[in-house]
Amino acid sequence: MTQGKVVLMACGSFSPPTYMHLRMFEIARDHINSSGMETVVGGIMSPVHDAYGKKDLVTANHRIAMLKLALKSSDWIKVSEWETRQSGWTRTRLSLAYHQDALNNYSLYQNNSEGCMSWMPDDILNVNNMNGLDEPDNYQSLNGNPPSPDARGPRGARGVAVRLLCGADLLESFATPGLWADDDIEAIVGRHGLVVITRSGSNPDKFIYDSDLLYKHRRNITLITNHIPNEVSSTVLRRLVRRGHSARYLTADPVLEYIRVHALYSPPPTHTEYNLLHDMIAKYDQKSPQDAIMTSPEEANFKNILISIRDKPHIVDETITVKKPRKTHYLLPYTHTDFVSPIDSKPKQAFIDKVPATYVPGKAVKIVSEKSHDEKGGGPCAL
Ligand SMILES: Nc1ncnc2c1ncn2[C@@H]1O[C@H](COP(=O)(O)OP(=O)(O)OP(=O)(O)O)[C@@H](O)[C@H]1O
Ligand SMILES: NC(=O)c1ccc[n+]([C@@H]2O[C@H](COP(=O)(O)O)[C@@H](O)[C@H]2O)c1
Repeated sequence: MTQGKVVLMACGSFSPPTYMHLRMFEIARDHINSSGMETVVGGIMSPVHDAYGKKDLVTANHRIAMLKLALKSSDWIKVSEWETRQSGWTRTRLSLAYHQDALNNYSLYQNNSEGCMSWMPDDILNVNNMNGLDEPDNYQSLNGNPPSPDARGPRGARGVAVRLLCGADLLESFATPGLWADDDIEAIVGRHGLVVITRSGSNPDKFIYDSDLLYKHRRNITLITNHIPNEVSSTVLRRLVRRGHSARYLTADPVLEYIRVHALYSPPPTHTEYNLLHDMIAKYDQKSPQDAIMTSPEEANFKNILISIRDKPHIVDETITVKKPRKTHYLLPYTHTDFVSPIDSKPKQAFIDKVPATYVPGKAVKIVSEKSHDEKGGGPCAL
């Protein structure tokens, strides 16, 4: 009897991918291959659709790009973009079924414009390799146990079974009310099979024992103890990035570089003075012919940070309070007050050194220093 062939498929957010996501595949392949019953011929990472809406889920384009960078070092794990290309979120059962079907009927899917088939394992692409594969009836199940009858179905003419590879936390999420339909669990475990990697704090063995459904299909569940536990997760990685700490050696360097270049997982921009000025200058630095430069008569009080102010007519009649710190370049809010008052259409730019979060660039302003506000002098001064 020849060995059954297995393709491992991991569904997840991968926002971002970590080394542990990749380790899962290596651990599972070693375990399955060394059982002598089956051979792993491919790995698929299937990132979830944006519509899944999980917190910190960056867009699929980013996640796919990061997965591809992470997988550059792998010669057998590939990314499937199929889920991300659907019109909405796809249940895992359907994703498994799609990939299984595409494997079974590669020649049909190959010409189908719907499919991006770059996830197809090389073994399958190399048709000659497939000639000697088992027919379904020759197949032995996971763990060396006889297969349950329903496990044979999707193995198909090519004798390849797609198994869901996951961490124990995903298995345990089967018990989350409303998250997984029983029918889906039945199909995933009964027809495809599960390969579960332990995670600290989880007890998948007991979880399976406690569930009638999972217990019934226990022969289709391969539980693998990860003897080198690694609790890196996307959450941990995002946290490090958010705090500006190093996340090196938790994922591939090119992934971190991608995160940096695209400013992913950063905290939402706070209205620090720097950010505000930066944004405003970027937005308003194109001069218009009507622009006039204004500055305070008391320049010593102002740090000459240029803000171009225009095109927001709705605040023309407002007076905007600008807070200014004493004795520091770092502009601590609410330590000192100056006034920026809108005037008519002429001046469009001003030099001031502090803009609070509430500030909105106006059509025109004048700057009144503290002194001038006290009517000791000052006033707008068009250059
Ligand atoms: N450290 C880990 N050990 C075992 N399995 C893991 C580990 N990290 C992730 N996985 C598994 O990887 C798969 C993909 O999950 P997912 O993308 O949600 O990863 P995650 O790192 O847990 O994400 P997040 O931290 O955002 O919840 C899941 O099956 C999950 O159980
Ligand atoms: N009913 C379902 O098919 C179902 C429910 C919850 C999560 N999932 C999948 O599990 C994967 C992991 O999700 P998390 O990132 O939330 O752990 C995702 O690919 C998601 O699509 C599937």
